[in-house]
Amino acid sequence: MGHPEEVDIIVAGGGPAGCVMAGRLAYADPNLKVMLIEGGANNRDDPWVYRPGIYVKNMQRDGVNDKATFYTDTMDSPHLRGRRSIVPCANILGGGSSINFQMYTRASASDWDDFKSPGWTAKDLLPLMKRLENYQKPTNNDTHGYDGPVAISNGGTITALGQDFLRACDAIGIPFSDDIQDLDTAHAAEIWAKYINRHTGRRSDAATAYVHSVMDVQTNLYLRTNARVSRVIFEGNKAVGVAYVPSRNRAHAAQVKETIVRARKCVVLSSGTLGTPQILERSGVGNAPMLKQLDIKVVSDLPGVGEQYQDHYTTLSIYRVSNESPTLDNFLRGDKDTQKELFAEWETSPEKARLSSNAIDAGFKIRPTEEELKEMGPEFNELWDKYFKDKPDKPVIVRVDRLWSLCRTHSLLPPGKYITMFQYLEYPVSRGKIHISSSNPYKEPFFDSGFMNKKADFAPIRWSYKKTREIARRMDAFRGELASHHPHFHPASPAATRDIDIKTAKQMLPDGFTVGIHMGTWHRPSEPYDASKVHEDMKYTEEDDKAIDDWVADHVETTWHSLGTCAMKPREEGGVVDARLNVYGTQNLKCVDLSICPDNLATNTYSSALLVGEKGADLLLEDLGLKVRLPHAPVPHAPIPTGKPATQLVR
Ligand SMILES: Cc1cc2nc3c(=O)[nH]c(=O)nc-3n(C[C@H](O)[C@H](O)[C@H](O)COP(=O)(O)OP(=O)(O)OC[C@H]3O[C@@H](n4cnc5c(N)ncnc54)[C@H](O)[C@@H]3O)c2cc1C
Repeated sequence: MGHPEEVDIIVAGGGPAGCVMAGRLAYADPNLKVMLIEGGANNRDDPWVYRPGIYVKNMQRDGVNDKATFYTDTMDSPHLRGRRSIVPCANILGGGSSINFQMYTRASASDWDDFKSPGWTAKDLLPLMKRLENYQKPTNNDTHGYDGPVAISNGGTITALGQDFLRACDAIGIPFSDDIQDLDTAHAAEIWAKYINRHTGRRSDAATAYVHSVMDVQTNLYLRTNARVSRVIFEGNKAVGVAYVPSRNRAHAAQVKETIVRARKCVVLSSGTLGTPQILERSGVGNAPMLKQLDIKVVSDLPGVGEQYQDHYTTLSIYRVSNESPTLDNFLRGDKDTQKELFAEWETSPEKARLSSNAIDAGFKIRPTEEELKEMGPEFNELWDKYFKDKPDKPVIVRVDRLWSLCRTHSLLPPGKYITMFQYLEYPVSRGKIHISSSNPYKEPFFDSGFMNKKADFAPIRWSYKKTREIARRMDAFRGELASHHPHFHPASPAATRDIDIKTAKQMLPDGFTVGIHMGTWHRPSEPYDASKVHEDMKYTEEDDKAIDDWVADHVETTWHSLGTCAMKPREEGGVVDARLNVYGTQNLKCVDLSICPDNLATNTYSSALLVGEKGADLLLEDLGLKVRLPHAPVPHAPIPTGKPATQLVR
């Protein structure tokens, strides 16, 4: 059966927020016709999506069924020492939730309060946070939910390295907690939960939870994939439909060939922080002078569209660990025996398999001490006084350890086992922007990530790098720093990185002729490491700090936590949507995804995207005189096991 040419609601973009919107609306009323249009492919039953441990493969740019779109800075950045940053965004049904690292984190309560929008305080949103969760860990607070469609657990395996990390955190004053996602804790470490169903071992992506579940039991949700929404169709300022094009322009002599679908009640844009502003601009909603230059008819003059782009900034530092450590390096390197073993394990008992984990076992949220603040310079201290001081629930840095090295590719790494310290800055003050360069939906936009364009962002990253080094050195498994993935300190500096010790190297390559050659500068041969003797922190000179800052400029990356380009704030302050997510100056048009965040959130952002979707669904259903139907449709592949009850059943 073909798709209808007219429906009630069109949702453009099938990321987490779009899936929640489409699924909740369609399930609320089987008479409501809802169409979800997604630029990427369908994720249903894709084994590269649902097996959690292989998510890095989905970031490969192989040209066939790419699951991400890669945005590269249009200009060299003077703040990154002439580099251009790259920000990959999801391009598949489920959006980021189909390819992300599956780390479960939630924003601090004050983050939502700081939106300063009626209906959006943490207190207002708490019932929705609970409604979306199927929390499968024990807990001692009342902020989690147990009957929702999105499963959260520790995954199949927690390794000894995670515990090693937590003990080392404690040694430098970061206490252990059993739940730092309680919306309040900002200085503690924990075993990090994951968007993985502990009963099936599968990833909890938003399409399976909200869309496939509804399509399995109802017929009023229409899904169109591999279709890119080019623009919203307006009659006057009222949105009455959308035009979309094939996601690749291989037909029609590369001309733009649009298909039009009409929407009787509302058009919802959920194409993500980098997708939604482009659709708005192509539709005539944005900065009027810029649109006129591109010959686009102006529907609503909103100069804020595409501005105030935000992310979290990460730097990855890689540490060697003992040969006995349970890392996944050989699996990722392509060692055939290891791959065979891990894939076989998944086939027989996915719920316990090593691949039913993201190999990210533990992490922390931290705030600096008074002493540490003194070393962080006037720019950051000014920000601290304004932004953090009176909000004790706001962490400055979140960090996790990963049981393998995450760099560009394993083929560039020496043999051995690694962990990656992956720390990210939660509230950068730097801002970027994205704008279309043409009305043609296939043309690359102008993109400026804005990374590090404010000096205040350097000090907290420098501080967090030092912290993670102190933790690594105190881990029993620690065997040195992979010098190529650390700042280039002067070789004579006491802070200079120290790579693998010769004893461990010999164990790793017993027949290697060159192990132990001492050439002075390539690496500093060292005695075997002994974490029990590490009691003092390293000292850094001004020159060392400069080396760290240069390294940050050279290597700081996206955390794929894009937000903020269609902010929910007053129109006269550059806002794009109001508190009901309606686009200013238009009718029947809402934006529902992370582009609406007026300020940053201290979290890996999947939970926030789901929450924005849940809130958007409530608002639109209210406009239509309807209500969310609970519980949501049964999630495919998420059976409640017979025998042992799931956490939600015992509560
Ligand atoms: C590699 C990666 C790792 C991440 N790791 C984590 C993690 O571990 N934990 C966590 O909490 N968060 C993580 N995130 C972030 C999280 O996944 C995102 O914040 C979240 O997916 C954002 O949801 P969204 O609905 O706003 O938009 P998106 O997820 O960006 O979805 C937008 C959707 O719209 C589609 N689209 C875009 N343009 C168009 C168009 N013109 N027409 C039709 N469709 C269009 C895209 O294909 C995409 O599917 C990660 C993200 C990525 C990419």
